[in-house]
Amino acid sequence: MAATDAAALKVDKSAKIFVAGHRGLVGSAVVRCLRSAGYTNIILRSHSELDLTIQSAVKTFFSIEKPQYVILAAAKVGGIHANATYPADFITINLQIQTNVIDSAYRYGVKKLMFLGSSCIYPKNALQPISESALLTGPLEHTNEWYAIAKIAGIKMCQAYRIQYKWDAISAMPTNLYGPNDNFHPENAHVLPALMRRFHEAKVSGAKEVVVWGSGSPLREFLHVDDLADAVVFLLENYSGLGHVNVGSGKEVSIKELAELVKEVVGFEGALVWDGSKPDGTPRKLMDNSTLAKLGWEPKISLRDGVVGTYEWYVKYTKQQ
Ligand SMILES: NC(=O)C1=CN([C@@H]2O[C@H](COP(=O)(O)OP(=O)(O)OC[C@H]3O[C@@H](n4cnc5c(N)ncnc54)[C@H](OP(=O)(O)O)[C@@H]3O)[C@@H](O)[C@H]2O)C=CC1
Ligand SMILES: C[C@H]1O[C@H](OP(=O)(O)OP(=O)(O)OC[C@H]2O[C@@H](n3cnc4c(=O)[nH]c(N)nc43)[C@H](O)[C@@H]2O)[C@@H](O)[C@@H](O)C1=O
Repeated sequence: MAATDAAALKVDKSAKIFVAGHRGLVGSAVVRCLRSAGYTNIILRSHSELDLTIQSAVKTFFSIEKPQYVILAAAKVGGIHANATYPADFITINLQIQTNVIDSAYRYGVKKLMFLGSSCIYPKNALQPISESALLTGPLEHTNEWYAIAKIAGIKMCQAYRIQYKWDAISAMPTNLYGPNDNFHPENAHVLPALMRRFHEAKVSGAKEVVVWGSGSPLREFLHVDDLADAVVFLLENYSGLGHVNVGSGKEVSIKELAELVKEVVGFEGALVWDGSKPDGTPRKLMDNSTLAKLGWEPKISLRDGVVGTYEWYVKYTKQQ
């Protein structure tokens, strides 16, 4: 099917859409976005209601509910420390979830599925900005290679089902995300929520300094999760193709610049202390987002505005103060 075949791609607003992982950062934003776009028949299951690593439970769910569309935002996710510390969990849980959901979605008549990967699928030293064609052209960053291998398997599984069964499975590769409902765990979270919490707690306790990991020199591209969710719905409605599609902001900052920004937004006035014993990870990870731009989508939320909004959300909704 051509990406421009608008009639074939049309998604009925009353179509039954299963958003897997709806309590997480991405899933919750996708549900907000679908609702505001007028979708009325969204089905949701929490982890405790449906463990997606259990094949029989997933099969039963799909056989009874028969959703027409699936957005797969359930996964084992974490920052550099979590990825490096729990490699068995990251490879096994992700392979289980995605294999169960993709296979059952196909077998029980889902019309279209969107799989979410991550920019860490690309080689550590990929040419920047990283185009979709860089996949499998070089060695991965070691701190997250197990997670990346699982995500690469997910992309390949979608492609294999497309080729063999002519089934509409597509994949989006988001860059580093942040926003409401993020994971603010001190060690296992990604850098932006981890620093937001650390600066906030230091401001509240009157601490003089805050420790930040690594050298501060790695470059990262950050995208607000509401922009990502908008792109997910856009791709659901406008794209059907074999290739995975990068989703980023196109703007990169160093971890040092990010730390300074979050510090300023939170209002912490003490010093930053860099812990060089912690890993830097990939030196640079800016994606080439021209495939999505050519389809007609672009991000709207600046990093500063996004950080301000996320901090307002953090102060209002979290109890770690
Ligand atoms: N956050 C980021 O920076 C990025 C995320 N992505 C991708 O986006 C997707 C979503 O990530 P994100 O929203 O950040 O992750 P979160 O950890 O915020 O959310 C993941 C969700 O999946 C659920 N889940 C985990 N395991 C299971 C399970 N066995 N059965 C059912 N549900 C389960 C979680 O429920 P519970 O919490 O109850 O376990 C949670 O609701 C992932 O595929 C990730 O790779 C891609 C690039 C960057
Ligand atoms: C989305 C992406 O997320 C992960 O890759 P990552 O981009 O390296 O993610 P990160 O957010 O954890 O770190 C970014 C940088 O920031 C530095 N850093 C400073 N201080 C803290 C800190 O306090 N916490 C964390 N986590 N990092 C910190 C840290 O040392 C590193 O240099 C992968 O899991 C990968 O699988 C993936 O997909």
